[in-house]
Amino acid sequence: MDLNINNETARLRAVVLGTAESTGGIPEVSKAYDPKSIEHIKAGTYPKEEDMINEIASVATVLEKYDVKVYRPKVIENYNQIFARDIAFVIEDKFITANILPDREQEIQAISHVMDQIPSNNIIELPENAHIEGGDVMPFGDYILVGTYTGHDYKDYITARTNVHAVNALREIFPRKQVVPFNLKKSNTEARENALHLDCCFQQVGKDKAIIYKEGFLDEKEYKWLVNLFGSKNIFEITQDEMYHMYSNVFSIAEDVVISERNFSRLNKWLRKNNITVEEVPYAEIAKQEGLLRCSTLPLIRD
Ligand SMILES: NC(=O)NCCC[C@H](N)C(=O)O
Repeated sequence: MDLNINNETARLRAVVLGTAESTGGIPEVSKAYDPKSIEHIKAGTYPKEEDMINEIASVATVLEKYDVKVYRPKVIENYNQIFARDIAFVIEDKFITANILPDREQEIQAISHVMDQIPSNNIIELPENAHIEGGDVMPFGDYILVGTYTGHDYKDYITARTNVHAVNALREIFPRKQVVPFNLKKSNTEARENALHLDCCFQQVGKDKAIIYKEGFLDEKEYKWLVNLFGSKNIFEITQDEMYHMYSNVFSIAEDVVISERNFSRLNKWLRKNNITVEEVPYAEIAKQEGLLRCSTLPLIRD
């Protein structure tokens, strides 16, 4: 397989789509690893497996409509495998396996059939101390944008998934790219105060546009750098509630086609106004686990 990923929006040809088969039911609060899941476990509103399976199936249908080759993880019994994005990521022709949260480390085994198709010299393992998840990594032309958390209390945050060692490791692997880190706001207990990954508060869409949540960034200068990169007229600013519902976590099939949640009315209107076709899907149940469409997809090939 000839991997090729340089941004978020070039025409998609092949992708891994997560699965909600056998997620293992409602976890104990102590076993959950994000505040939004905890909120729903406590409220008795944690999503049902059947509903999540149907939501993911609607994404598969859209991808097939656009002739995208869709790979699925093999099902590991009683294990959450919805968020394929985080377990590995592709930059150029390199497939980099993530040093993910230990609670999620079995997920990668389930895509060995995909990895078998990649030349082994293009599969890269990072040093053990380089924590990283694909939701924090966004190639954008000559840049690699990376969500991170550099506070001295990093180890206290189960919601901090990408560290400075990973930022440095990416700089070594891609010496010609500019690796730009963004310090993200973290909370283990309040989903509205938590930018779990960079894709939970920012994403490129279309040719030259981006969705962004200012308060997700700990350093205003870093937020402003991103706004300047795209130009303020090209930025769609989202509110705290919209961030919580995961507006920045839509998924592009092409510069002019985006898969979005059917209730994201303000965003979907803006996308359409900018000549982007919006493929609406139901994804509000999966959103309860603090991930959405970008999180459940791992792109392998774009044009
Ligand atoms: N890229 C993403 O933001 N992925 C979402 C992962 C959600 C999952 N509940 C987690 O905490 O790992």
